[in-house]
Amino acid sequence: MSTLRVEGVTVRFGEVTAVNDVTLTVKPGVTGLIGPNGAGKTTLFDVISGLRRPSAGQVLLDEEDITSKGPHQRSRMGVARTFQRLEVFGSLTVWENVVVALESRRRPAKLARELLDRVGIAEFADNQADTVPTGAARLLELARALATDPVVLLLDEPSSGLDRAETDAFGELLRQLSAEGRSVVLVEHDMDLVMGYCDQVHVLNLGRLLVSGTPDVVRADEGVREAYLG
Ligand SMILES: Nc1ncnc2c1ncn2[C@@H]1O[C@H](COP(=O)(O)OP(=O)(O)OP(=O)(O)O)[C@@H](O)[C@H]1O
Repeated sequence: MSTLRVEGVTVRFGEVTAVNDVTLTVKPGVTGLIGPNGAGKTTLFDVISGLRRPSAGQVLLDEEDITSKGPHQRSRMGVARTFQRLEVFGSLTVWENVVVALESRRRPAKLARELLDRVGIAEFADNQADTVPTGAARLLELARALATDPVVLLLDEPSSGLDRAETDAFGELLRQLSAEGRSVVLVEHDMDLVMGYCDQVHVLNLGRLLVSGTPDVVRADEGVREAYLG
């Protein structure tokens, strides 16, 4: 089981401080990273996955400082990520997309079918990826991330495009993934998903960490209500 820690992370874009001295620990389980628009969630994901160097602070994976490692190195260490904007290969089939991800890790192509079953999109296996519904394309991103057998899984808005029943099935899948010892972190606007399935929630507002705690603690927090109401 892996523990990810962000320590004193600050990201500045000129005059804008997108992430302001954030320290938090992601333990095994399902973790929600929430906050109003512009709170710094995606920027913090960029820092954790290695796409952006912080202006200050560190990222630690199991006590190892990985701040200077690039995205590919982190991915090889087991940090996988999906994006808000879809990143699948549109001209390949759904099945081929997963095979490419498996082969990049020298894992057998025969696992692709199993992964598609697992995320619930086996019916689209032979369809060209850019023709499937958005919800299925997001699940394909998840299957591609799982193909790398990650220890930390960062999911950016994974439930958009899913209906209520699909979102609940997705929540159950998140629980299974965490039961396997993976740390799952989601940036998510669907509060039913966050409050229903996360073990721990971190709330960002204007780049700062407002509160960390269980869904009940976060729900009851006055500062969180104010941040969301305006
Ligand atoms: N590349 C960039 N250059 C300049 N400013 C940026 C850049 N990326 C983000 N920002 C700013 O940093 C702040 C945090 O943005 P970020 O996208 O991380 O927030 P977010 O919480 O993910 O928002 P949303 O929920 O809308 O996706 C915002 O004020 C945004 O305008």
